[in-house]
Amino acid sequence: MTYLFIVNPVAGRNNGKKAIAFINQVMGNRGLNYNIIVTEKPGDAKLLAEEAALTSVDVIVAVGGDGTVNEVFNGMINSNKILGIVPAGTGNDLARALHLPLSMDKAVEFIISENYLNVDVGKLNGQLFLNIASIGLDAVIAEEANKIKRFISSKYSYVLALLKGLIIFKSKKIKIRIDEIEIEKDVMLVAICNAICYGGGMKIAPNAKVNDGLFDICIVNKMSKLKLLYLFPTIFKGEHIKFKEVEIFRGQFVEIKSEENLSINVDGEVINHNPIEFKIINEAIKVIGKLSE
Ligand SMILES: Nc1ncnc2c1ncn2[C@@H]1O[C@H](COP(=O)(O)OP(=O)(O)OP(=O)(O)O)[C@@H](O)[C@H]1O
Repeated sequence: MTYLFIVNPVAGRNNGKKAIAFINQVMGNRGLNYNIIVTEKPGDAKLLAEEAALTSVDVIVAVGGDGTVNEVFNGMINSNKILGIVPAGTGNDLARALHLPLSMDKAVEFIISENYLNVDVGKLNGQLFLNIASIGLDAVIAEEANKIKRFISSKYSYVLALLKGLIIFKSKKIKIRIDEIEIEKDVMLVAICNAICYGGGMKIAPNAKVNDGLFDICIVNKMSKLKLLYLFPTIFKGEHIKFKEVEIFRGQFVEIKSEENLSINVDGEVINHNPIEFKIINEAIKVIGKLSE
């Protein structure tokens, strides 16, 4: 097996560069065939993964947070390479969903453990994503979190972003089709989930499975902001699904339309589309990870 580590040195407020010593220690001590490349700017990780996909390397490892994983994944998706993750970011939600060790040294060791999963991939109007796409309050929070986490690391940046998002957000009227069912809703948020969590461990779809060929769709219907504030902390344990305003659906295809502007948070990046179509592609990529602890 040959490995390429693509390191984002600034992920997790410069946590990424600390991974290099762990990689050299674990891989070097075992005499394994590996290489490390450090990114210099946003976009590099995608280009490096694209180039690596054309070589004989077997495993391409994203060392960083969810943004880095997203770039590496998009660069290599059309190849038969294996994706590895060493979580060095702020949220590390994919690493959590794949039950990877969150400490970097253990995560590097896990890379060579040969635990592989065939993982589904989501498609949003042609754009591919591995974790979660969401509209509504989430998109506002993601935008705010991207600003705040330049100054504050850890999940508290998302909590602060939520508080600000709550103040400025209004519910959205949408039409949503899930496979054959079409419904009209007034929503706080809709999350289209391949994996279970986002925002640094918020289990928005606690029963989602990354290889079942289905999205878990979490709809939080309109509620008072006070109640939403009460619901919010329960998401960390996935207990929000007990609230009557929260509905979970499963499906392979989702379409969302609205007369209002629709910002979408796709694995931390905020984009605009309306209408939005989501499709799941079953077991489209091989990823190092486990289905449970
Ligand atoms: N060398 C670099 N200098 C500056 N920015 C970079 C560099 N390499 C990558 N980036 C950008 O850094 C951004 C943040 O990276 P990433 O998302 O991996 O970490 P994070 O934001 O700390 O973690 P998370 O997404 O898990 O919360 C990404 O948008 C990526 O494009």
